[in-house]
Amino acid sequence: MSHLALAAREVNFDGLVGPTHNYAGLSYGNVASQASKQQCSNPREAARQGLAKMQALMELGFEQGVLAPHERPDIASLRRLGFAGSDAQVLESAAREALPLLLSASSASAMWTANAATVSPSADTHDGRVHFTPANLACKFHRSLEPTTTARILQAMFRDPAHFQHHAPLPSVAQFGDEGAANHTRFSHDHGAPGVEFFVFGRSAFDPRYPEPHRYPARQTLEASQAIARLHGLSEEGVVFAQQNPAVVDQGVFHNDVISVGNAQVLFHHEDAFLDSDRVLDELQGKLARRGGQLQRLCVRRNEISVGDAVRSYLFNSQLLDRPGQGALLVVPDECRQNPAVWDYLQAQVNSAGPLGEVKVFDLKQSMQNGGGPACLRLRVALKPDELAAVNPGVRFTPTLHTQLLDWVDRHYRDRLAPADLADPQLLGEVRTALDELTQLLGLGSVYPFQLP
Ligand SMILES: NCCC[C@H](NC(=O)CCC(=O)O)C(=O)O
Repeated sequence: MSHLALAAREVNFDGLVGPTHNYAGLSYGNVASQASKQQCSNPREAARQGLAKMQALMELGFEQGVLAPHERPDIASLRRLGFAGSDAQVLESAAREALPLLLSASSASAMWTANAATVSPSADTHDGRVHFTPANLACKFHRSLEPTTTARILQAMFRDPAHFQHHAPLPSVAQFGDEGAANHTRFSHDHGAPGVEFFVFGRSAFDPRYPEPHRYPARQTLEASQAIARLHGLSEEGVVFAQQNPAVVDQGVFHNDVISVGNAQVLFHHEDAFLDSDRVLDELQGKLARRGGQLQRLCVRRNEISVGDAVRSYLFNSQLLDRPGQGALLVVPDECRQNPAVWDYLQAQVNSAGPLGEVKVFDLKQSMQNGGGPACLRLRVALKPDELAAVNPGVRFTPTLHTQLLDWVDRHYRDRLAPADLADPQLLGEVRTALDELTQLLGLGSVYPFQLP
């Protein structure tokens, strides 16, 4: 067997955009979501844009998987809030009496799988298994509806208890607000070797000495990040906690992955990303060095690119993909090409001796208008060969699955959706028919409320 076949790989599991993708303006603190409120969306195009990215990375030789969307509108949640009768009556009364609740129950936000869970590879954990904790997403009602189904889907993808350990989401309260991998980055010199997990939090819920943003909410708490490190059995030497700079949260950086991205031994970040930056990055560098790695920092100065331009272009919400023997590949949204400061910076980087070898641009406008770029759309799972072999083969992206999913999208998705359409009982029927077929395509079994007894 070649060395490559034996090596651990980082697999990107991309969220397949769901059939109700729409612009409801649900995320206060996420400037794109707010700005797109009530625009008409195109769910078919959104799903196709996501599939095009998956296909391109697969063709470049990266291991790629798919995470299924959720059942929306979420009728069960509306029933919990007191809407009753047939499903059609639930939709009709919610639309009439409480439209914001119907909009929340209809979001396709599970597409941003960087928020699905925090994942620790087996080399880092106390029992040598890959650990998963679905994010509770407790900060926003529409996102708090995701963890139960996410947990079921992850268990259907990573079934073998010899390799995979699934934890329950943290208590669903803002004090343990957890947004998953969007605030978690793992560094190591080899995906199969012990690494350092870098947890970035926005505030502390129990210790008033930590500062907080003034304008927008900080979604991730220190206590949530610490709980995950404990649950996953990470060692002190393999963990660094860093606070996000509250000033950038107030400028629209609602997750750390809007201002920094890291992979393998490279950390690409804005100089304003972290509080007490020198100290935490020294700690990261030291811990990585003790694990045989060498941190390479690519720090963008505010006079090169402002925080505002970083948020508008989503430069740091890029995918940083390591390629043995070559510079890293950076996958960026088209908005980066449209921003002169950002594009000039990237051109200079690829023409230098720095860590970025190449930049690839993708049109992800449908997702970007809700504040979700390339990095938001994927959950990374570093897997050793025997662990990869234990993944449900149905969710591994192949040319055949790509063709099947394109056909599936074209048959089931609308190409126009206005918020008012979400009350249409026909849409709910379309979604359920599509998802029932999808669970068969992906070999997931029954994971959705409408499929369960
Ligand atoms: N990681 C990217 C997450 C984007 C997501 N946007 C949303 O939920 C917007 C939905 C809307 O406004 O319709 C969020 O803010 O959590």
